[in-house]
This record gives sequence, C-alpha cells and structure tokens, in this order.
Amino acid sequence: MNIGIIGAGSIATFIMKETQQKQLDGLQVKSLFVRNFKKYEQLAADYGIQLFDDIDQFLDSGIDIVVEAANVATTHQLVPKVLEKKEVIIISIGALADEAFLEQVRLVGKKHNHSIYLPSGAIGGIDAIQNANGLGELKRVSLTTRKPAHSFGEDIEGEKVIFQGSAAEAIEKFPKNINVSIVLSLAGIGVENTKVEIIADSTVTKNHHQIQAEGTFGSMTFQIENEPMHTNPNTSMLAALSVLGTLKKLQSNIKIGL
Ligand SMILES: NC(=O)C1=CN([C@@H]2O[C@H](COP(=O)(O)OP(=O)(O)OC[C@H]3O[C@@H](n4cnc5c(N)ncnc54)[C@H](OP(=O)(O)O)[C@@H]3O)[C@@H](O)[C@H]2O)C=CC1
Ligand SMILES: O=C([O-])CC(=O)C(=O)O
Repeated sequence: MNIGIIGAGSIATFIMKETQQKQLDGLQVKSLFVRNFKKYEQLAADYGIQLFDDIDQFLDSGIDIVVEAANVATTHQLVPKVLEKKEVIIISIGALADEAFLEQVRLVGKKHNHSIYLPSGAIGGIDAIQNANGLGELKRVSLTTRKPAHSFGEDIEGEKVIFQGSAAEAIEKFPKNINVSIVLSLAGIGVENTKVEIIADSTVTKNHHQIQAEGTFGSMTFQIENEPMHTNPNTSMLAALSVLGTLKKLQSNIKIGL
C-alpha cells in the first residue's frame, strides 16, 4: 500500500521510520505534502520520499491512501479535496468536532466512495464506548487528561486544573492536546455531552488519560500513561502507533475489535 502523508512532524516521521525499518506488510510511504518545501527537503531525501507542496500533484503521485498528520486547521482546509480522490486517515480528529464539517466530510466521502478512518489515537476503550452507545444507552462519559505542565506552557509547581467543560470547548481551547476527546465523543455521546477535565502537572513526565463511562451496559474505566514523543511532547507515542495500527488493520483480512 502506497501512503501519502500530509505534514512532516513527529507522527509523520515516526511512520516514515517504522515503515522503512520494519517493512510492515508492504506498507510504504511514497509521498509527503508540506507547506514549507525547503524545510523538509532533507528529511524527504533521507527517507527517499517524494516531497510536494502542490496538493493536486501529491494526490496524483501514485498513492493509495492519505494520512493526515498536520493539525486541525489543515484538516479543515484539505481533507474535503483529498476525499474526492483518496481514502483518508485523520489523526487531527479535533477538526470533526465541527458538526457542519463532519457532515461535509461524510457526504464528500460517500459521493466519491472513499472512507474516512479515525484511529483511536492516544487512548483506548473506543470499541467499548461505541458498542455501549450504538446498541444500548450510554449515560455518562468523561475524560480526565493530565500532562506535564510545560506541554501547556504552564510555569507552575504542582498541579493546576486548566480546563473543565465539554469536549467541544476543550478542542477549541487546546487543539494540539485534546484530539482524544473528540474521537471519544464521536464514538459515544457527542461533543457537547462528553465532559473533559485537563490538568497541567509539573510532577508528571507522561501523558495520562482516564476515561470513565456509565450506561445500560454497566460501567468502565480506562486509564493510560503514555510515553510522550521526544520530538513533540504534546503528542503521545501511542497516537503515532495507532495510525500504523489502522494501516495494518486495513491490510489484514482478520479484523479484530470490529
Ligand atoms: N488523535 C489523537 O489521539 C492525537 C492527535 N494528535 C494530533 O496529530 C497531529 C500531528 O501531530 P504531530 O506529528 O505531533 O505534530 P507536529 O507539530 O510534530 O507536526 C505537524 C506537521 O504538520 C505540518 N503542517 C502544518 N500545517 C500544514 C499545512 N497547512 N500543510 C502541510 N503540512 C502542515 C507542520 O509543518 P510546519 O513545519 O510547516 O509547521 C509539521 O510538519 C496534530 O494535530 C496533533 O494535535 C496528536 C496526538 C494524539
Ligand atoms: O497525545 C496525546 O496524549 C493526546 C493529544 O495530544 C491529543 O489528543 O491531541
């Protein structure tokens, strides 16, 4: 499968490196789309990948699927156009908190018969939330995220609750830190009903997420302490692994957790 990636930061570089080093079932990154050609020329050359700053040329470069690994604003800007030609994996899932945009993306994808894949990112338990909601009644879902204070630019000692509110408000305020709340909302009870608390903590070194949910199925707690990526401590390594996981699942004819 030939992959084209939008963005060339931590997640994109991780995917380029892993697919090259481990030769994962014929997954190969063929093309990269960036906004700053000069900045990424050497990186693309190092991995033997074609670099583009023209989206049409990128989409026509012999790729089978596009991975968005840039940011929420770029997802808004480029994904509808991408879907006219290719399937897409979106990791800046925060973009889909906007219901009108979500509907636009759904309709364009449907019209052109291209799917939109949303990896579970830096959390887990999405399968349970989705099943509990789809066939039963999910009553309450909350997410508590605790990250090193410097991830939020907070110069504090100890901990500080920096946000409490809905997932919709959380992603508006922290588009680089709380995409996980939107995949959780889309699987569950929506961006207005999913409650989010964000804590900046100078005493932790990992990115912690805790999901709590209750419904007719019973109740669940999911908790994870993620290793931050060295190149971008806002982003957990599991987020990059989840994109690779989605690509691998697409390749396999045994689908686990569907
Ligand atoms: N769903 C989830 O669980 C998670 C989602 N994320 C999200 O994943 C995304 C990628 O994360 P990460 O790799 O750490 O981010 P980085 O900041 O390391 O990299 C982002 C890359 O996108 C590029 N970019 C920005 N704007 C554009 C544009 N208009 N066109 C093309 N490229 C562009 C940047 O280039 P430039 O140098 O030009 O700025 C940079 O190369 C982020 O939105 C992040 O918030 C992260 C963790 C978890
Ligand atoms: O990587 C993480 O731990 C979470 C994150 O940044 C996001 O959801 O945007």
